[in-house]
Amino acid sequence: MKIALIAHDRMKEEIVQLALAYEAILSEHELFATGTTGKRIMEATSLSITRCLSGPMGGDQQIGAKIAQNEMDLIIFLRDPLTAQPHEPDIIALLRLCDVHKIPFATNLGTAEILLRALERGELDWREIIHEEKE
Ligand SMILES: O=C(CO)COP(=O)(O)O
Repeated sequence: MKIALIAHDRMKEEIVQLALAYEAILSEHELFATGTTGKRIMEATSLSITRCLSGPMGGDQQIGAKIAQNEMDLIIFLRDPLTAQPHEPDIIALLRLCDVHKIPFATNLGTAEILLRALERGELDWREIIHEEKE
């Protein structure tokens, strides 16, 4: 599965802790992240991550493009609900594309943990069927 990990600045520590706690599960998948989030996670874990641009520089849009091309299966995006972001339109666009393409999307730690446990149990395997259908 292709998984994107994204966190706003005030949520970076949370996503690092999440990645550490679920490192064994995450290591079995292909990981992507926006620039700084990916850097922070790679510094704290032994996970290998393909880094896109930083969010404000277009990283959310790069992840969005992968969703549109059926190249992303799960998004964990720990958004900061209390700070305005200069690239808010990009963030909304990413959310919208997840809804268009029915991609599981977690915006907080509670949901992120549920999705990662579901992933471990194979409950997201239906994504493989979608891949086969679109080939
Ligand atoms: O801004 C972001 C998502 O909208 C995250 O970008 P960084 O991971 O580069 O901080």
